[in-house]
Amino acid sequence: MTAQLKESIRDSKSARWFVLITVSFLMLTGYFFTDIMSPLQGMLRDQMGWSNSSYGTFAGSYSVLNVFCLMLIFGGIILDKAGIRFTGTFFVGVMIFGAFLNYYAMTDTFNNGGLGYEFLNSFLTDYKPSLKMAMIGYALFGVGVEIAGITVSRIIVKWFKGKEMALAMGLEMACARGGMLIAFTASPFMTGADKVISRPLAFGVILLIIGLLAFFVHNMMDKKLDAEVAADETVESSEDEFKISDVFLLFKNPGFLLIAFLCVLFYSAIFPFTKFAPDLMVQKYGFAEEFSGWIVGLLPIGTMVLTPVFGAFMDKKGKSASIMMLGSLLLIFSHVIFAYLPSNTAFAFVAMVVLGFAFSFVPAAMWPSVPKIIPESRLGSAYAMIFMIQNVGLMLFPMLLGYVLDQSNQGLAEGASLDYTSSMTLMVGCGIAALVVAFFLRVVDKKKGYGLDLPNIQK
Ligand SMILES: C[C@H](NC(=O)[C@@H](N)CCCCN)C(=O)O
Repeated sequence: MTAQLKESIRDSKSARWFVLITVSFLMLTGYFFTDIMSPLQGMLRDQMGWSNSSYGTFAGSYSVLNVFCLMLIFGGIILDKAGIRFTGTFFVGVMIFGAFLNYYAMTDTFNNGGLGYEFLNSFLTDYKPSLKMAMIGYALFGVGVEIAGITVSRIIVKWFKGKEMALAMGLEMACARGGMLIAFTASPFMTGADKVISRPLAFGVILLIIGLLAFFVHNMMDKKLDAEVAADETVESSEDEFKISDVFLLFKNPGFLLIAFLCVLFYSAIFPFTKFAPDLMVQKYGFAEEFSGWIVGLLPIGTMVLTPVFGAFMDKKGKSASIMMLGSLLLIFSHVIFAYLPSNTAFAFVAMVVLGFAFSFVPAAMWPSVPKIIPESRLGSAYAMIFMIQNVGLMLFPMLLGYVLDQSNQGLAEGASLDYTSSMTLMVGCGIAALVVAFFLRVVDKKKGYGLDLPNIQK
């Protein structure tokens, strides 16, 4: 049963916004590392001998453990059973360990025969040991950062439910996008004049450790809140006993299924795209490698401003279901420009800005809609299931994009630019499917009365 806490630390504005700062910073560090390699695709091709398919396989490895080992389901269950502090701390640790292996894969130490090199060189010899080691690291990192993300969503609900929840989620996402922005813009420069790929990764690992320290600060606040709740006998527990069968109940809920489908389709046209976007800027629009990250950086810059603004709008005015449709429409518009319009700099700017609007509308509307569909006691598992379904797309689409890119550019003359039309057509397809699902979500919302179009703030 949902508890209405009175006069607790979460009723102190400064306390709950301070908690938000700590967890948002953690997510910034996680998103920074997620995209740290994205602007380095060209360097990975030249220095490490990674093909576009290899690069896509690396990018997709982020989700391999999440999908095949059902890590996000376990993460959600652990979160519901063991609580926020344990789950967050443990999986941030996993994230740091994975990031370290990813860094190690790029070092001379490893590539000159360091620990694990011979073993990784002894099978599947078409794939470089650096690729295999980076994939192991990135897969572990993916488990850690995704479960940390689920935990953070749960933390925000715990502190902000019935208050400025969409605004808080919007601000947290804005910080996370700040991490993406730093990755796109700074990562190529961090490699230095001698273009050492491992340098930005080392910085990323250090930043993650600082993120863990920020999470420890959150833990102290969380402990205080739990102590207050335990001491307040008038407050009913918000933690109904978790049952594994609850996970199956989620699949009987049409609202949940539609949100999960929208999530996988929409995000498959965003995160996998950002992995290739800096190279698209170089190949299609002729930008210099260092500058390409700045164009792609327009995407997180736009979302950093717009996500909290739209979040605040939906807190007060609602309209989330309609806004998810609008966001999906803008997604299609943007990818059509990238896929089919001529390689004009102005088009690249416009498409990126439009994508920024799409990438602000849908997340700002979608994540705060989940608690309207699912009871709080099942939220950890619900976010976990949504993230897991989303991870299928995050795994397959980078692989597909890289594969299609290699296939559609076979026999390319030396020095000629890669043609991204076929790869981007995949992204347009995702956008169209997302729009159809968003439409059905709105229909089901009207029928079932979830209240997705109603304001989030309870008067
Ligand atoms: C909140 C939401 N997060 C996710 O969708 C994560 N499952 C994916 C994180 C990928 C990190 N680059 C979001 O960022 O909108």
